[in-house]
Amino acid sequence: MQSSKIVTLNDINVSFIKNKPILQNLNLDIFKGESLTILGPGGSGKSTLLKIILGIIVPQSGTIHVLDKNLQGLAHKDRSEILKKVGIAFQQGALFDFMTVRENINFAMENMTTFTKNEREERVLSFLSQVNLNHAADKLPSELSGGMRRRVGFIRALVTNPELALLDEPTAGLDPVTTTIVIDIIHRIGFKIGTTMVCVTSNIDVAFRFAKKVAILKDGKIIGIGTKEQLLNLNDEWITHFLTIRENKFHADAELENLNS
Ligand SMILES: Nc1ncnc2c1ncn2[C@@H]1O[C@H](COP(=O)(O)OP(=O)(O)OP(=O)(O)O)[C@@H](O)[C@H]1O
Repeated sequence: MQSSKIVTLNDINVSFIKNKPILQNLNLDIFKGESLTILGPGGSGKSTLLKIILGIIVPQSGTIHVLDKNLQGLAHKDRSEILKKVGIAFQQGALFDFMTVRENINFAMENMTTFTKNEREERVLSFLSQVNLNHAADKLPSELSGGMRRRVGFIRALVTNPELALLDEPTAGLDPVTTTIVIDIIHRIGFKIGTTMVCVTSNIDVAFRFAKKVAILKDGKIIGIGTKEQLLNLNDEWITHFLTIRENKFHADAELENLNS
């Protein structure tokens, strides 16, 4: 049985400059409860796609349904209500520098939920403990490492129990070990609260570690969607090259080493 859709993008076209399309005839369905990665090289339109789902960018044409509502037909107030059910973690955590960790997380709940003050306080501590950051509640973001700030950013995105979480390059700039830890933490919390999770990244390892289902974005078009095996089975030259590029590099490096030895 097909599960219900939480986001439907239909025939979306976006361009910032005439005759220079950023998203082209883009169609995408995101299903309730799934994890999906949107993978593409830098400049392929990943962040623009997230901003379309959030209504931050209005496309020249096409329709956007989020949580069963046509975003374009909604009054500002009704759109805000929908977006309260969406958790967002942008690159670098995007925390308010002048607020402590506790205040940053509480701020999201104050604005997006009806949790009582006591519930909010409890949630701040329980979510922070899930990412081993209880000790950081009263610190400012500037006192945290990059990985810690990122974890706080995820907590802030997920503490409101969103139906949909959008994560923009969640591990950019982190080392491989921290990357693995951060993705596992996101999964653990997201799975617990049953959130549909969408991650955009240009990193192939991150893409498939985050989700089995990956949509490949190239020049503003989704050119393939599925598991790694399904994507490779499309026999699309560009996709195959893109997904195996590091393996090719690995072989090239090995050959180079042989030549040098
Ligand atoms: N507000 C804007 N005005 C003009 N051009 C824009 C705007 N936003 C994005 N672009 C351009 O649209 C293209 C896609 O940008 P976008 O940020 O969506 O790509 P991306 O895949 O997220 O890139 P990256 O992985 O490097 O973050 C880029 O060429 C970018 O310069």
